[in-house]
Amino acid sequence: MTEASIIDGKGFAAGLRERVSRVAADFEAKAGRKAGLAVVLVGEDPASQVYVRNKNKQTVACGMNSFEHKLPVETPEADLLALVEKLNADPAVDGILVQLPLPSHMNEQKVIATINPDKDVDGFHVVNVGRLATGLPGFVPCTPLGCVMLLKDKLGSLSGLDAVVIGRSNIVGKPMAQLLLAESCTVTIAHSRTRDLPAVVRRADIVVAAVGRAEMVKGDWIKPGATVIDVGINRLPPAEGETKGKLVGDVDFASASQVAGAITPVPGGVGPMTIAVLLRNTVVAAHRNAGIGLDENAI
Ligand SMILES: Nc1nc2c(c(=O)[nH]1)N[C@@H](CN(C=O)c1ccc(C(=O)N[C@@H](CCC(=O)O)C(=O)O)cc1)CN2
Repeated sequence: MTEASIIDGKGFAAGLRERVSRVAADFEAKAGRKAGLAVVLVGEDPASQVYVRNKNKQTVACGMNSFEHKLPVETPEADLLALVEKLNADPAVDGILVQLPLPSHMNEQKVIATINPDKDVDGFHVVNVGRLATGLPGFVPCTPLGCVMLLKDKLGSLSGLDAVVIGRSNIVGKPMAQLLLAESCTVTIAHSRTRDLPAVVRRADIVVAAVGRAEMVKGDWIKPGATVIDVGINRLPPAEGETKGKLVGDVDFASASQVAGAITPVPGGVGPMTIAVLLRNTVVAAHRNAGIGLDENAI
């Protein structure tokens, strides 16, 4: 059995950031201002702090303005909504992102619904969900869009391929299925109630695992030669003598990579695409908001 080729998300994301930097410089020359991204973090979740720090650093590195807003965990929901309204009205802000998860006293749907859909670079607002479902231009959630970019880079056309998405979250599973459908795949969404999940996955030319369960998808679930996209980021308990556990995906990489044709690793696969696509969506938002034309598919 030949080993799967490794899909280098980290490398692809670096290339995407370079293209975004060029487009951001061109935007600045035409608009007389930099594109701007506002990121709001509520609380001190350690992983969220790292993601927000990286978003800030990469936004600035691409030649755009980053406006970071850090609120204490006990912030009333009304204060967060007021901040979002202020960012909606700020012409220097092209994109708004509220880092998830929010503290439990806040209603995520209500917060997302307050973001102006044309600044919703996360693509989570119901207007953008509807635009994606009906094929209208809008914003598409960053992680699934990153997965499709990797798939098209690897496979070219996805038309007619059988795709199984494991997981039905609003952030990954559902938009992922919509994007694959738009690429003319035959799409199955599998989830915790799916009967005989291994048999369903075995039919797929493309497997997207986004369940949040460490190493759940085994090699004998994979059709030989299939392309496997692992969205999971799970930290295993630390091994003896170590302080930090190993990071693994939702796919058992050791066994799946013996069967698949191509596979994303964790880390270094899908994860880095999330922020790179966010930067892409921000520079797209800036052009749309300023009424400056852009070939969005060329980024
Ligand atoms: N408002 C949002 N909140 C969250 C999103 C989102 O897209 N919008 N996604 C995730 C977290 N996330 C970005 O916010 C994110 C996750 C993972 C990575 C990444 O680069 N992962 C690396 C490993 C990182 C590590 O060592 O821990 C990888 O897989 O190689 C970037 C961004 C939830 N919240």
